[in-house]
Amino acid sequence: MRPPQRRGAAKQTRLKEADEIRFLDEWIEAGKPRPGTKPPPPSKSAGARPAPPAAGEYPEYGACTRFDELPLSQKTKDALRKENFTEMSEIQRAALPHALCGRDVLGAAKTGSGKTLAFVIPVIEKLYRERWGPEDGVGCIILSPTSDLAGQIFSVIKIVGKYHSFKGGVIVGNRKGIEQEKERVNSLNILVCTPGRLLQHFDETPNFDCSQLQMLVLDEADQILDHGFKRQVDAIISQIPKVRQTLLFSATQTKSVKDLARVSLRDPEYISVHEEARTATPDTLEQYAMIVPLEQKLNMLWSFIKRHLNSKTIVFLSSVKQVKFVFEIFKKLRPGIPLKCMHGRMAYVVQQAIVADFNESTSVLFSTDLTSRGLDIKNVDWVVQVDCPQDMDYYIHRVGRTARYNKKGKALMFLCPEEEAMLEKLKAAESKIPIHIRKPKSEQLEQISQNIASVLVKFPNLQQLGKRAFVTYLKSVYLQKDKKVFDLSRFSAEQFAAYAASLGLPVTPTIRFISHKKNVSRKDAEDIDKKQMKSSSKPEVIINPQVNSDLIKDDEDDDILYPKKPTADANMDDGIDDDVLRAKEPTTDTNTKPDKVIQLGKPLKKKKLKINVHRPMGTRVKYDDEGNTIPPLASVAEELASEPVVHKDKISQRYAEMLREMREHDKEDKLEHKKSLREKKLQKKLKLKRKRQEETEAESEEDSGSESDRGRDAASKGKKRYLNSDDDEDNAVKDGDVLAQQEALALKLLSKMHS
Ligand SMILES: Nc1ncnc2c1ncn2[C@@H]1O[C@H](COP(=O)(O)OP(=O)(O)OP(=O)(O)O)[C@@H](O)[C@H]1O
Repeated sequence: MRPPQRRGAAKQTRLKEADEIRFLDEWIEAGKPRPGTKPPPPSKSAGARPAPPAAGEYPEYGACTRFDELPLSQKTKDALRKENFTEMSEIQRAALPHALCGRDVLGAAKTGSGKTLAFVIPVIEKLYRERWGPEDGVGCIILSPTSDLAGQIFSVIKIVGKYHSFKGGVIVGNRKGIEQEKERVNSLNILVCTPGRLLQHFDETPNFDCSQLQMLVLDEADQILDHGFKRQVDAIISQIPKVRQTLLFSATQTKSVKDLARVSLRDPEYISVHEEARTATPDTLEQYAMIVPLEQKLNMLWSFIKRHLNSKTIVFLSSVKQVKFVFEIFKKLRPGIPLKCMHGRMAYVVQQAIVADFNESTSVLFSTDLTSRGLDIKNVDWVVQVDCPQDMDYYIHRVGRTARYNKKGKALMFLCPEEEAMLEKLKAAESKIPIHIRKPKSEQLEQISQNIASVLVKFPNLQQLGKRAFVTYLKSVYLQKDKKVFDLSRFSAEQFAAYAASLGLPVTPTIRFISHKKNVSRKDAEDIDKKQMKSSSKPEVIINPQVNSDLIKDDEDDDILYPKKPTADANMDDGIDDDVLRAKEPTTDTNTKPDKVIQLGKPLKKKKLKINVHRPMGTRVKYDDEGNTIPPLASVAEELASEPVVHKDKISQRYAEMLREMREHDKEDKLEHKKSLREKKLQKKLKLKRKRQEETEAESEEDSGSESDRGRDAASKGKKRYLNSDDDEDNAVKDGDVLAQQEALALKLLSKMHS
C-alpha cells in the first residue's frame, strides 16, 4: 500500500496537470495564428527570456522565437531547456504554432534545419493535452523511410518526452522479435516505424488497434509518398481514422497534389521556409565538384582521405558491393584514420552501433544512400560523393549530412567526364546550388591500383568482391533513369578495362550488353563486334528484353537492382551477376530489335551445364563452344559441311561393289549348303546299305555253321574284334578295304546323279 501522503501527492499532480491542460487549451485557441500566416522576422528584442503569461492572459504565439514562449506543457519545456534547445529554428517558428493548434502541415526546409523537433513537440503535446495513457493504445504513428532514421526520431521523442509518461516504440523491418512486438504494440502510444513493418502488424497482429489515432506524421514525406512505398502507404492510410491531424516534413518536398490527396490532408498549411532563400542547401556548406575519370576515382578517394586524416568524412558509393569492397581494401591499405562502413544489408543493431560510434569519433564512413536522408551525425566535416547522385534531391540530402544546424561543412563530388550533364543541372540558376569546380592536382594523386592488386592476390575473396563491385557499379549506372547523365554507351571498352584494373582486378569481368542476335553464329557475331569496335571507338549496346524486364523488377533490400536469372533457360546458370551485364534501354517494348553490340573485356565464361536426368537412355547430348546443346544431327552436318562436294558416282560404285560381293557370298553359301546335304544323304544310304549287307551275310552263315559265328560276332562287335587277334586283324583289314571301296563307289555314283 502506498503511504497516504504519496497518494495525496499523486492527486495533487493530477489536479495540477488538469489545470495546466485547461490553461493550455484556452491559450492555444485564443492565441493561435491565422491560417496561412508566416511568422515575421525576429525582432531585435527577441532572445530575452519572457515572463510567463499571467492568469487569464493568452498571448499570441504565432510570432515568438523561443520555445518557452509557446503554449507548451511544463514537462516539455523542462526537457527542451535541459537539452539547451531555447531558440527556435526557422522551420520550428513557422510550423509549431500551426501544428500546436491542430492544423495539418506540409513543411519543407533545408537539411539540418531542425524539422524533427517541429513535429515531435506537437505529437507529445497533443497526447499530453488529450491525457493519453498506456491503456488508450496507439495515439500517434510516425512513418520513416529507414530503420536508422526511425531510431533517430525515437531518440528525439525520448529527449522531449523525458518527463512525460507515454510509451513509445520503434517498429522497423530489419529487426528481429516481431512476436514480442505483437504482444506489446497495442500498449504503445507513439509508434515510430517503417511502412512495411507497420503494415505487417496491421496484417498479422491480432486486435492491432489504431482506431483512436490522433496524429499521423511522415518524415521524408517525398520519399515515403514515392513509388517505392506506395502500396504500403495506401494500405496503411486505408486502415487508420480519417479524422486526425497529419504532418508531412522533408527537405525536398513533394509538390504532387495527387500524392498529397492520398494522405487526405485537411486545409494544410504549406510551410516552405527556404523558398525565398538564395540556395537550396545550407548557407554554411561549401560545395565542390571534380571531374575524375572512372579509372582514377579510387586513387582520388585514397589521396583525399590521406590528406584529410583529421576530418570526419562520409563517402557515398552507389552499391553495397562497392561499399564493402572499398572499405575492405582501404582497411587493408591502412590510410591512418579509422574506417567504418554502413549499408542496408546490415542488422538494425549493427547499424545503430556504427552510427553511435561514428557520432563520437573522427573517422571515415563508407556508405550507400541508406544514410543520405535524415541521419543527424555530429560534426561531419566532409561529404564525398564518389559516385554521382541519381538526381538533385539525392545530391541535396547527401550533402546535407554536413553543415547541419548552422555548423560549417564541405562537400566534394567526383564526376566522370561522361557525367558532366549533372554538373550543368546543379549549376543551373533554378537549382540554387552554389557548386564550384575544383581541378584535380595530379601531383597529389597517389596511384594505388598496384597496391590493391597485391591485396587481391593475398585475399582471393576480395577479388570476387571486386569483380562484383565492378559489375554492380555499371548496373547502377545503367539502371538510372536520367539518361542525359547516366549513359554507359558514352564509355569505351578501354575505359571499363582501365576501371577494372584500378580495382586491382587481373582481368576485366566480362560484361556483355547483351547476347548476340538469334540465328547469328558465334563467329559472325564476333565479326560484327570487331567491325563495330573498329568503326567507332564508342561501345554500342544490344538489348535483351527478357533480361531487361528482370532487371527492372528486381530486388528489395539492396540499393541497386540486380537481375534475376532468365527462367526460359532453366538448365543454364547464366552467371549474370559476375560476368554478364545486359543492358536496358528506357523502353518496355519487348519487341525492340537489338541494334547495337558491345563486347567488353575477356571472352565469355562457358556456361555451367546441368545434367538432364530425364533425358532418354542412350541419347547423347552434344554441346557447342558456349555450352549450348546442339541437336544430334547437327554435329554430323558440321562434319559434312567441311567437305563441300558429295561424290554421287563413288557412292553408287560402292553400292554396286557391295551388291556383287553379297551375291558371291550368297552363291558360296548355297553351294556349301548343298554339299552338306549331299553328304548327309550319302551317309544315310551307306548306313542302310551296310545294314542290308550284314543281314544277307548273317543269313548265309546260318546256312553254313562254325566260323560264321565268329564273323557275325565280329560284325556285331566292330573294331574290338579287329584289335584282339592277328588273324582276325587280317580279315578285318580285308573287310575294311572292301567297305571303303564300296563307299567310294557309292559317293561317285551319287555325285554323278546330282550333278
Ligand atoms: N532549436 C534548436 N536549437 C539547437 N539545435 C537544434 C534546434 N533544432 C534542431 N537542432 C539540432 O539540429 C540538428 C538537425 O536537426 P534535424 O535532424 O531535426 O534536422 P532536419 O531538418 O530534420 O534535417 P534533415 O533534412 O537532414 O533530416 C540536430 O542535431 C538537432 O539537435
